[in-house]
Amino acid sequence: MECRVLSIQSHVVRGYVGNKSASFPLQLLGFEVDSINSVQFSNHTGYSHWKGQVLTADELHVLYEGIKLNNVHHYDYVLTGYTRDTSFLEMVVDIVQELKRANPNLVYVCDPVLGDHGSMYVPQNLYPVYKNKVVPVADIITPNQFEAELLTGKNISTEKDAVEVMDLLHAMGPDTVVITSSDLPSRLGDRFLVSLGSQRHVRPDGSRTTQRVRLEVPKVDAVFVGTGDLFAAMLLAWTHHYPTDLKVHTHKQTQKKLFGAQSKVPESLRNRSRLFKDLQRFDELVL
Ligand SMILES: Nc1ncnc2c1ncn2[C@@H]1O[C@H](COP(=O)(O)OP(=O)(O)O)[C@@H](O)[C@H]1O
Ligand SMILES: Cc1ncc(COP(=O)(O)O)c(C=O)c1O
Repeated sequence: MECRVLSIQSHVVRGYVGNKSASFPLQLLGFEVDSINSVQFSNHTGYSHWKGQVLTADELHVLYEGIKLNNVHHYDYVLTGYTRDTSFLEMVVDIVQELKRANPNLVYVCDPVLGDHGSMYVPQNLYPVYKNKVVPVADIITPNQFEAELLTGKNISTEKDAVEVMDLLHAMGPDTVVITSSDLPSRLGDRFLVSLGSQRHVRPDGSRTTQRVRLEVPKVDAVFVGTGDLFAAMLLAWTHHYPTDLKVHTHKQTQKKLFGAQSKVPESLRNRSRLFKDLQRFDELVL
């Protein structure tokens, strides 16, 4: 059955971030992807120069109105990433709420892009909008450690802190929280990167349970941009197939799928997908 994703993220002419990073892998996995480009830039903002246009809240609304007038505004997922403007973000929230009214099973996957390694790389005034308006309507969120700390006001120095932070994030709304990268030490040594996940469920008898997982990824000695966007997209894909088991989202199948279509996948996108090849070591966290 068709599964349709509305992906509101950046577009770059050169390179793979935002929609350029997320759409093609999702399409390969069988999803229909309708993309709205929150910005159209020459390249990502880590380059010394970048130029381009930013979509305004009104322009976003116009695009959405067009979809609505044709009565094709039926989505299974909304996926959002990099945004620079508060009124745009508020418009995203309005759209998600309206789409959720139309489809109460719609899942909103939100990467709350605020910054990394102790500093913000989007305007400061986005922070209260994410905290008070966006995260409360999200079902799945994928902050990095810095973003998780900022949203909850709590520092993460130990795995126990991270679990408390994920619980605080659950209390704000989302049932699934993945801290995509952290500075926490890995038991496998300093060449591994630790990610942590937490998923709340309601059992058939009404009682609640929370599954926690630790993911240890071999570090590649390089800086990648766009991998957070790919991570969020692939989490969407695998939580779709295994909605109640965060452990099986190994991305191994994604890798097989991407390499199965190897000749069709551009080298630079394949390099990024290689990062996910080793996302296979999951532990269930018991703290
Ligand atoms: N240097 C790296 N080595 C290995 N994996 C990486 C590396 N950088 C990113 N990744 C992968 O990409 C995912 C998302 O990266 P992260 O930096 O947390 O995203 P964001 O850009 O949203 O902060 C990580 O969970 C990891 O799987
Ligand atoms: C235009 C644009 N989109 C998206 C991103 C997010 O990239 P990542 O997935 O690495 O968080 C960036 C980061 O610099 C960017 O400049």
